[in-house]
Formats: sequence, C-alpha cells, structure tokens
Amino acid sequence: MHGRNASNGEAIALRGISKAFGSVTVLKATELAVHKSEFLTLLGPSGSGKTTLLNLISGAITPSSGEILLAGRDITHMPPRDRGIGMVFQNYALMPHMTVFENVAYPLRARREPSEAIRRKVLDALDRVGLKGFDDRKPRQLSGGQQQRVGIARCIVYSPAIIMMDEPLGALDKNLREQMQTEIKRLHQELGTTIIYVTHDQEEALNMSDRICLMKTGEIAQLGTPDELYFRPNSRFVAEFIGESNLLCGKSVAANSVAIDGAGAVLVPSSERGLGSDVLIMVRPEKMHIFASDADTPAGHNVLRGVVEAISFIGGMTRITVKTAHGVSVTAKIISGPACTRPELGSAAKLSWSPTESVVLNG
Ligand SMILES: Nc1ncnc2c1ncn2[C@@H]1O[C@H](COP(=O)(O)OP(=O)(O)OP(=O)(O)O)[C@@H](O)[C@H]1O
Repeated sequence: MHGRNASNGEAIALRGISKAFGSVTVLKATELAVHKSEFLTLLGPSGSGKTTLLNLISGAITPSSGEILLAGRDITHMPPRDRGIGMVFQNYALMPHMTVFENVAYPLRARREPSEAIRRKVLDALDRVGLKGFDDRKPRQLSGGQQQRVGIARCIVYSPAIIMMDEPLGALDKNLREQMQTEIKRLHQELGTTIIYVTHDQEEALNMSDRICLMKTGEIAQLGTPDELYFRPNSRFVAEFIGESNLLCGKSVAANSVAIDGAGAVLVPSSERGLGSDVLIMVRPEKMHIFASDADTPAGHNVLRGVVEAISFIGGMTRITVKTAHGVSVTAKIISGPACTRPELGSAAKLSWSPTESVVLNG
C-alpha cells in the first residue's frame, strides 16, 4: 500500500501546517486530508483563515511550519506554477483585451500545446460550461455569470487534478448563484476532479459539499459531511453557524437526563458525562413540535410550556417562537398550513420533541 501509492487516496494532505504573519498566528497547526475526487468546502466567518489555507495549498504563501503533500508528494516548497492546481477567483481575473477563446487558451499556450489541440480543448471547455459560440466575445461583453463560466473554463481546460475556488459565486445575485452551484456540482461529477471550495455562505456549503471544513479563528472547528455538521455539531459555534438552532442551558443529572435551568429535567440520548457538569442541549427548530396547551403530546417526548410570542410565515414553512415559563425563547419550524391549524399569537402552547433529537454539547 505504501511506496508509489503513499497518498492513500489523498489528493492533498496538510500535516501540522501553520501560518503566522509577524507575531500573529492566523492558522494554528492544522491536519487536513482532502480525498481524491472529493468536493471539500472551507466554510467559516470572515477572518477565520479560509483564504490563508487556500493560499498555502496553492503556494501563494509559504507555511510557518508543517508540510503539504500532493498525492503523497511533498510540495511544501514547490513554486505555485509547478503544483498544477487550478484556481477560480471571485473577481474572475480574466484578461480584458483578450477574447473568451484566448482567455481560455492561455494556460494551454503557456504549456506550449499544439494549436490544433488547443482549439479542440478550448471549444470543449466552453461547451462544458454552456458558452458554446461565445469564443469571439470580449469579457466586457458578458454578464457576471458568463464571465465566471469563462473563469471556470480556463481552469478545467488543462484538466488539473485539483481545482480551488475562492468564493467564485460571491459577486452573483441569489438566483444566478443557485443555478451556478448546480452547474459546478454537475461539472464536478462529470470531471471527477478534486475541488476545494471556499465560501462563507452556509447554505452553499451544505448544498454543494461532500465534506465541510468549518473554520473558526485559525482552527478547524469541525470537519464532516453536511449531515454530520447539521445534525451532530460538536460545539455551540458549529450549531449556531450551520442552520438555525435552539439552545437550552442545563446541568447533567443522569446519563440520559439534563435539568434545564428553571424548567425541570428533559431526556437526552445516553452518554457518559460528569454529573452536575454544565451542558447545552441543541434542538433544530424543525424537530420541535407545537401543540395547544390542552392537547396531548406524543408519548415519551420532552415538553416545554410557554406563550406564543412570534409567528412568521416564510413560504413553505412557518416559524413559531414560544417564550417558555423559564424565560427562554424556543422556535419551532412547521410546514405551513391554514392559519386555523396553528396556535394564535399570545396563546398558551406546548413544545415537544423526541429525546433522540436532543444534541448535547459541552456548556
Ligand atoms: N498578509 C497578511 N498579513 C497579516 N495578516 C493577514 C495577512 N493575510 C491575512 N491576514 C489575517 O489572517 C486572518 C485570516 O484571514 P483570511 O483571509 O485567511 O480569512 P478568511 O476566512 O478567508 O476571511 P474572508 O471570508 O473575509 O475572506 C485575518 O485575521 C487576516 O487579517
């Protein structure tokens, strides 16, 4: 398994990679392996280190410590152009005086490929990104979305094994962004390329990725599938960054029970915790059910009582917030139906959820 095959299916591996600018460490020692053909997204708030990580992999900056392996080979000190990693930028970085054809041909000309091969590959790349027949245009004659397609064509034209995209859809409006997300996913499936994608948009990350690497102040907060980050966040930060969450503070009173501050004990999945330790229970709003105060709740469910303080209709779903007797606002998201089927503003209500839907986080 080792020797020639030392990469073990890893396209990129970071081993103890860190980066400091002067005395400020912006990326703490990081371990990360990106699998071959994987779509991995670096997600995180502004300043969390996503671009720094990308720049380290591309070779635009050198690490303060650690090593970077490309398919098992140490490239830590290799110049960027020799790494063969394709880049797609938010601002497209097209050459304005060149036609679309020449922009896309550029990396092939730099590699001195024969002109017939260049023509074939450029037209194929333009076809793949839906720009057949646009080869004679100049970038300024294209919309933002079309310019980014040229940026993508220029990247896929020389078949790099790894493509990195830094907020590629950041300059586009919402509808176009969603359409381009679908197209980038399709291209990923067609080409089987490893993609490392940077965004600070959690919906984009959930929609596109095989795995998400969520960054927080220069560290990986959690690395996992979209499902894992959404349903099994490992911390309050992850629970709050991905999707909406209800957080209830309490103390562990048994392996499967937490006493919520001011509201009695609720059941949670069993796990080993120090009794009396501070914990947070996270429940996604769509796992919360709402009932009139005199209605029966499902057997075995946890129940909180309160008063409906806000109702907002968000299309297919309706968000109902209940202020509980212990003064905490808890939100349930239910499938929208006629107004008569939901509690009225100001009325007493019960919220219930299955103990299996409680995620226990360290307090
Ligand atoms: N050349 C530099 N010199 C000094 N500090 C830098 C430099 N480049 C980045 N930083 C700092 O490193 C931290 C991480 O920046 P980085 O650009 O990697 O974040 P990011 O997650 O990509 O943020 P954004 O979403 O805003 O692009 C920030 O605090 C930033 O100010």
